[in-house]
Amino acid sequence: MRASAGWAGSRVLPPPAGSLYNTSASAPTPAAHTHMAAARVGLASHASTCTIALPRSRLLLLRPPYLPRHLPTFPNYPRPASSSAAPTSYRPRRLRAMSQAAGNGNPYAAELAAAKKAVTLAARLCQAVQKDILQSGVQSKADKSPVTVADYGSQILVSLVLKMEAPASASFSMVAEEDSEELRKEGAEEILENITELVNETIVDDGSYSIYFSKEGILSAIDDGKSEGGPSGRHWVLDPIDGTKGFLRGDQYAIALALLDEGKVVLGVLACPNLSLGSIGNLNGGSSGDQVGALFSATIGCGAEVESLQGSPPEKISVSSIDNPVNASFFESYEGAHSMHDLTGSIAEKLGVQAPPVRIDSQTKYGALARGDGTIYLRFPHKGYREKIWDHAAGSIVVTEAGGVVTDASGNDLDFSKGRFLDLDTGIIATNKQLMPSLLKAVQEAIKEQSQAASPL
Ligand SMILES: Nc1ncnc2c1ncn2[C@@H]1O[C@H](COP(=O)(O)O)[C@@H](O)[C@H]1OP(=O)(O)O
Ligand SMILES: [Mg+2]
Repeated sequence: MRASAGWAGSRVLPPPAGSLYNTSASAPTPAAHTHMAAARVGLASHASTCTIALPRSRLLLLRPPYLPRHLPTFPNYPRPASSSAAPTSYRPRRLRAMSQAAGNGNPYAAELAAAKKAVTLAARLCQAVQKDILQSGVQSKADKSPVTVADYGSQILVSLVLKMEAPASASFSMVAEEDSEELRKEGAEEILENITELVNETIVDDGSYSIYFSKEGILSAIDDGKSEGGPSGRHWVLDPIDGTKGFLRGDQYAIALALLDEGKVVLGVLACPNLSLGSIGNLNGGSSGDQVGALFSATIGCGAEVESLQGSPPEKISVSSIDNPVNASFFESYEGAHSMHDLTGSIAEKLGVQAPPVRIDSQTKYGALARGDGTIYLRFPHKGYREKIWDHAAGSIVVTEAGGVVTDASGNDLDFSKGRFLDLDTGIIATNKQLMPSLLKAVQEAIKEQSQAASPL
């Protein structure tokens, strides 16, 4: 079911003159002060000869009147041009002050504020791209480059914000899905150009940061996500677009960001730009017509919250208290290739669940579960698939802090300390504490039956 792609906080663009990704238009030469400011901060200035693929309406956003407003007040950045070295001398005081005031004993208050800001900015970029994909009809073609642009763009923006907002002394490590290898190859010039433009446009439009990415800065920012994670130290964990299939269809997707501290997930945020702020429990994942754009967040020991992506006050959330499976409903992947629908159907039947599955893409399922839209989440990838930590880190803490339980098919907690992959038994399940024992029993019976059917001797 298609959710509305609208997002009241985003700017309204006129219909594009062509696709954002395959239309070539000559870029206006950036104003002299852009070059001056870029040079002053040590950034490579934007190449004046570049060809970018943006509709004219978007190009307008890069024109001179918009740039000086943000650039001149920050004198010398101490670090070099590449985005892998974000300036430390400039951090928006607003965000720091807000996070300190809202800290209330939350030891990760500053990180939480930064994480929310990061995924909100990334969501804005993703929404612009998704809107363009849907308007241009590109999603029906084999060309997946629009998703690529949004994927990389989202990762760059998250990396930028986290570095800007992190304490100056902290080292930066991020485990993220994308790296720059493909973009460095011959033939990828145009897509790199597009990413560079879109990222810079989003930053200018937001107005919080005076940084301008060169192409090398873009590549280097992407490679900030190459960390291996592990059991010690702090690592950000990012899926820049979780649920790319849903993103392309115009359905649900999420920007999922978590923080690992000594191998444990201590914080998670999930931006779900197409998720209704009202319950989707009875709508099979679609929008109820309510306002869309939800931002879930959780910090260890502090509970879970939801707010609108436009910035409404956060509200505490908790998982469903349904303890009779007859009244329960369950979430699973929209894509049959991502989770075995026959197995989940059999689990639900054994448990006594009456309602049909609610199938939606991405970690949005965790968010919806955490606020009680449904009672159970079942994920059983086909044999041989290895789960990555960025696909569950943020979602799982949102659910556990909302009072739920997330385990593998044997009832073990998920272990995020082993590097980029989760090392787990078969599948991932989540529900409330009351239902977990009977869910585990049903899961194990169904798995046993499935393997007996596969090898009857
Ligand atoms: N063959 C697969 N089996 C299970 N999950 C997959 C498979 N291929 C991709 N995924 C991942 O499943 C997640 C989406 O799950 P769901 O369908 O439940 O929303 C995404 O993170 C997606 O990866 P990616 O993020 O690279 O697209
Ligand atoms: Mg993913």
